[in-house]
Amino acid sequence: MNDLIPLVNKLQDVFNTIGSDQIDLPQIVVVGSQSSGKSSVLETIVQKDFLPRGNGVVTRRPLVLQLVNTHLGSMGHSSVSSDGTPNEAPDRAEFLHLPNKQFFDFEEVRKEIEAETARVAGQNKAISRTPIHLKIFSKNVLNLTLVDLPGVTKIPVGDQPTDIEKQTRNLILDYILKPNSVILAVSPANVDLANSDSLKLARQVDPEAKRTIGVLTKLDLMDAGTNSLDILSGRAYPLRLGFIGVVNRSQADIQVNKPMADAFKSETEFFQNHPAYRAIAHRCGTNFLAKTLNTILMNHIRDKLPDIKAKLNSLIGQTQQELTSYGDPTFTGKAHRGSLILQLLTKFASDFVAAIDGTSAEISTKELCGGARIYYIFNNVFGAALDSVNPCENLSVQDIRTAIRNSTGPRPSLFVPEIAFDLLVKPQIKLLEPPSLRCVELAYEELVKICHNCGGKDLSRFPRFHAKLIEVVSDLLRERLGPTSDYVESLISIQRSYINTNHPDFIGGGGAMSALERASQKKKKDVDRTRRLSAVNMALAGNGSDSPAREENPEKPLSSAMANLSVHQAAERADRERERERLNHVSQHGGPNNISTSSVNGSPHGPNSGSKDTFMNYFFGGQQQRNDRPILQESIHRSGNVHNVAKEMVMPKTVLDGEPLDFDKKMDYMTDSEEFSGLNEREDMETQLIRSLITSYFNITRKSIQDLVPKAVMHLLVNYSREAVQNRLVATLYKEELFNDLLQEDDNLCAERAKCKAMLDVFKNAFTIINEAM
Ligand SMILES: Nc1nc2c(ncn2[C@@H]2O[C@H](COP(=O)(O)OP(=O)(O)OP(=O)(O)O)[C@@H](O)[C@H]2O)c(=O)[nH]1
Repeated sequence: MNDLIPLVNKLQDVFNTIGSDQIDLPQIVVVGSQSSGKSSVLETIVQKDFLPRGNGVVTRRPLVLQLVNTHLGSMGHSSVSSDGTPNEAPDRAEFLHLPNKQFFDFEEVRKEIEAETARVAGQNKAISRTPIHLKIFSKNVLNLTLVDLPGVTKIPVGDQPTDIEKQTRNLILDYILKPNSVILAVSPANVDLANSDSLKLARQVDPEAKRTIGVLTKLDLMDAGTNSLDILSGRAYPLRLGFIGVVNRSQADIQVNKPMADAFKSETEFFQNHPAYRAIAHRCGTNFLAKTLNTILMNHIRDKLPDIKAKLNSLIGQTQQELTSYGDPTFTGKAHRGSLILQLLTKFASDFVAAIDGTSAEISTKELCGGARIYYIFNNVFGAALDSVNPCENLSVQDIRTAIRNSTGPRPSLFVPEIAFDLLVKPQIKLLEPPSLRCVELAYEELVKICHNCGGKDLSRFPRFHAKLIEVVSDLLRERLGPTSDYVESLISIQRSYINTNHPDFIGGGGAMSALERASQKKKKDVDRTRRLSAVNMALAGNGSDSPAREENPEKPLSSAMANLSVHQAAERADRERERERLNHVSQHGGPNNISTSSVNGSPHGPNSGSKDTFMNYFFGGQQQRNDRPILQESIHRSGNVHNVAKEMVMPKTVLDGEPLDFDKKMDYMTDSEEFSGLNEREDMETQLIRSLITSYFNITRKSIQDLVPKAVMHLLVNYSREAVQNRLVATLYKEELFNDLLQEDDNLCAERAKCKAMLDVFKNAFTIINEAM
């Protein structure tokens, strides 16, 4: 049973080797205000002068004091010689920070405490939280583990910061908060107990006063006629572990170096002779205090050991798990290297494939990743980028006019030939190239990102191998980037190489025409309606707004206006019918089909065998047309009003007014307009038409690019790398001569593993110690 305290000391030693405070070991913590007599109590218990002395703050670092009784025999420190006779080993001390040094002179111990305090907490009065561990082996001590703490101070002195009181309180609280600590609350008897700092602190953490033992010092300094019997008998301040009164050496005793034995004797006499304490003298004094503390500590340890054992058990489990996560170093041995490399490499490759396929086990629910992100790039990013391209970007009116004129050669022409459309639409298609190439890049970047996240925790052990795997896959991806981009570039070039105006989805000249016609008719209708309404209004106004005649025959003015309009509309309808017939005739007799764009320049091609009109021929007319005049050009030219253009476009000049077209006038006009100083409505119309044709054609191309680029990226980049990754990794990295380098472990990880291993050994060791003792 008495072995329990050495057992805890041993556990403490074991834990100290790794600096672990994960186990809250039972210990007695000495708490009190400054100069309350804490050090004196400890010295009397140890019966040695070994603690620093002085004015003001002396204890500036926690002192963990292990007392080991050498007379009774203690664990690891045999006090019995081999022949069985008691071993009268001299009392000695050892510091944890000086493992190979034993102190037999306790004056030296004091100096070492002072030096060690100054080393960490500085020369002046500052305090430090780092404890000093001191072990005292003596035949005169009972097994005890005590912690001496700096006293609670109120006013900062020396180097002490302004919040010294708070700092000391926090330091004390750190120790006494642990449920396995027993609080030794020291209070001087010559100060009112109500003001005792130690009891106030103890009450904070142990409100039921279950683990607090009170010590009253300086009983000899109480005013004459007063005593602390009420306190010592537990009536004034109830503590489950009670109060014990002691008398330490006074300052004067210390100055004259009063021996411990004499002080001990004086104390005994004090209690036995004191009228108030005589009856309880056997429960007073340092000797009784030491015995009580020993019993309390042992009982406490006995109570707490099962908990400590359980805690150790779970710590062993956790640490074992952590250790496993660092990987087994023996597995990197020569015999296993190849298979380890292959296993890690395969895991990396399959992670890469799984991330692309979206079958990865660690798939994120927070953000898109891997393959899903690539699809997002295709569908959303790329789609939006293409949509944002304006088909007529950078295409000014002047560009359109210039293209028309350049393509018609030196002779200003009335026709807008296909070659001009080609010239204009090709650069616009080129606008699709940057977003397409960006799409390739984004998919590539995503694949690079994917490969950085492959391999899992196992690979973090081998940073070089991990880096190499990433490098090889990155190389593979980079190799594919070139051909994929080239292919995508050529997709755009392909689109630009042939402008297929026969594409079934292309709006064509007819389509553009009817669109414009519809727009124009709508406008015309609006004009007519306005005209009609004003006629009605005028008629109404003629009858007088309040005329009874209006009531008699309100329809009259309206029907006459309507009749006028009907005549006008009927004439228009007849005109339109005639023009349609004419166009049909031209079309059926091969007119437009025989007219190529070059016919504009006077070099007609042979007859076109296709039955479908090319949009330009249909739209802008050809040589076979009557008077060699393209309908549109004439219509636009003649029209003074843009609203009438559509009407004129479907009506041959002759039908409209029978006047022959004045070509010289037209030439003048074209020459004059070279300055581009403002377009007339005809030019405005032409430009609009060209724009809508370009837009129509551009949209067809955009659609096909939007479809083809992702397919190309999937085929040439994503699927290619997905399928090649494993082979590439094996071919590049599965080489005997690389194994050593690749399996070089991370230094930090090795250190962590060693620390974890040491910790596990300590826990296992502690567990065995407890198991053997229980
Ligand atoms: N007469 C008398 N003096 C005592 C007693 N206990 C302590 N003293 C004196 O009180 C002073 C302070 O005692 P310490 O033991 O140094 O007090 P402490 O609480 O350890 O002080 P710090 O470490 O500075 O917080 C010393 O001069 C002691 O001699 C006692 O029971 N009787």
